[in-house]
Amino acid sequence: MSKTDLHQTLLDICADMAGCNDKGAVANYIPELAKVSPDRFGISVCLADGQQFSAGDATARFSVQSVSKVFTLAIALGRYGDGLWRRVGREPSTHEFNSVQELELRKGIPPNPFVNAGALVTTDMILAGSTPAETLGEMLRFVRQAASDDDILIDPAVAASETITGHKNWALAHFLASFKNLEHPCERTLGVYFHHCAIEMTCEQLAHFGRFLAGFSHSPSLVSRDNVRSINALMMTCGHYNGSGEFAYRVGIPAKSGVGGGILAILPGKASIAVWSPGLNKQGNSLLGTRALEALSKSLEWSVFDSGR
Ligand SMILES: NC(=O)CC[C@H](N)C(=O)O
Repeated sequence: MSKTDLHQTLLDICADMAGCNDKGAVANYIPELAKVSPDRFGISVCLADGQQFSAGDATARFSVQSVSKVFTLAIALGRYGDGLWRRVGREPSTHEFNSVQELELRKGIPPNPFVNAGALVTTDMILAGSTPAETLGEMLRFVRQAASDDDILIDPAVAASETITGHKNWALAHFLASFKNLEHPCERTLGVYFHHCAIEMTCEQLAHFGRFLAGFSHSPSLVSRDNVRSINALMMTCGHYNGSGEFAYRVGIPAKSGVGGGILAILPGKASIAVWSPGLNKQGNSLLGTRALEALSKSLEWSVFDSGR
């Protein structure tokens, strides 16, 4: 398939998604996110040769939410290496992404860094020795460098909105503290977590960000090869919470979703893809984003499980 065909494929997918009646439900437990129209859809693909193709609302900013758990994991792995796994597991979860029950069953060790409790632990770890402002500054620097774009900011209204209504996250933080798996006061770790979830990016910026995970030679080298492999493995097995098996079956590409409706998908050596559609399925993953990635993966045989690759 030629590059112009790829662009046409993205345009076709965009048109197909616009025609879907069921666009999923926009997250409403964070009131600021409930304001976004479910009709928005954008997609952008970066290739190994440096070219980028986009369609739809690919330059509109959206709240990355749990896609930011990739940022915290990358920084925490770089700093702690295997020491990270003393406080968080690396197995798929069986409950919803903000389950208190699963944390209790696992005695305060979250199943993986991509469920909320796991990301609270990685956030708590990268907070060690710094102020919340310094930690968020480090995260933004990391994201901007990886995306080669300084125009990436936190939306304070989204962070404030979740601080007030994110009761399950408060419960998770207190649970972690009760199991002595949080080193900072709950409000300090949660403050950083709510703010990094509120980072806003466009599909074009997010696809650009993912280049180092796809191992492109032109991407900024910010993370070791071993850690890239670990992050991609976790994205494949845990990136869509208790919907990760279904996502692997349908799409077959390591990916991380967020309740803002964004998904970052990494096809090692080939493509870094970002898609955004704010309506979610029942596991809290973008309904049309998943459908679009399934269509793209099938038409280009981009699943890592495709025998023809
Ligand atoms: N799945 C998500 O994107 C969850 C992130 C959101 N900030 C929360 O903690 O609930």
